[in-house]
Amino acid sequence: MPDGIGPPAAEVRRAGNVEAAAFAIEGPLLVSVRRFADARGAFVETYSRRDFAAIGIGDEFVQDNQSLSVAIGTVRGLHFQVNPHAQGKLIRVLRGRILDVAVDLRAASPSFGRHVAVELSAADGRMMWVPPGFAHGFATREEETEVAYKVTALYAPDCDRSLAWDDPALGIDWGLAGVAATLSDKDRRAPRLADLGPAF
Ligand SMILES: Cc1cn([C@H]2C[C@H](O)[C@@H](COP(=O)(O)OP(=O)(O)O[C@H]3O[C@@H](C)C(=O)[C@@H](O)[C@H]3O)O2)c(=O)[nH]c1=O
Repeated sequence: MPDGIGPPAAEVRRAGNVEAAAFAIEGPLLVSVRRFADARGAFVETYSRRDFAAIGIGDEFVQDNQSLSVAIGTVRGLHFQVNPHAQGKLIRVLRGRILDVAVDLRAASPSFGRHVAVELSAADGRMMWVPPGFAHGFATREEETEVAYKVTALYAPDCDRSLAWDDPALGIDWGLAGVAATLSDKDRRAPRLADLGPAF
């Protein structure tokens, strides 16, 4: 059950080897894929166009990304690309553990400014679908954490934006438990929501 803000929506969608749970905030999905374990180890289909389309992720992915974060408490985000290069993102953890966060920036949305937050780990194999219109970020909960994600639009530096991860107006509990966040210069300088202007 997704531990996002507000009660999780009851809806669970299933197709083939994929299962997706919706949040109280419309759009993001917490995705699980079937794991076939045997004496050698395990096998998973991490993406199937047919099954993901059936559970509501029909967007075409055009780029795969991967990042390594060395320190615990590395925060990457909150990031988004504005139109015409807005990105949907399908995020999973290859090694380690993260708190994954998506903030609703859709101006017309009843949940504008609210967020969902879910732990994803290599061990549980869960994925987060973050649709276009959301800012996305994560905090690492283990050293040497590797994150892989598929995106629906190519990297477009001119359209790339940051939102302050620690903006009090967002009220995100990153679960850092006293660990100082490790940030990029870009993320340290990111504007707050009130100074962002219309994004979507
Ligand atoms: C995101 C990205 C970065 N880069 C380059 C630019 C820069 O020199 C270097 C590091 O970029 P960043 O500091 O933006 O990397 P990072 O902080 O990991 O950015 C990522 O954060 C997570 C939370 C997301 O949601 C992603 O969409 C992306 O914004 O990599 C690309 O060439 N292509 C890309 O698609």
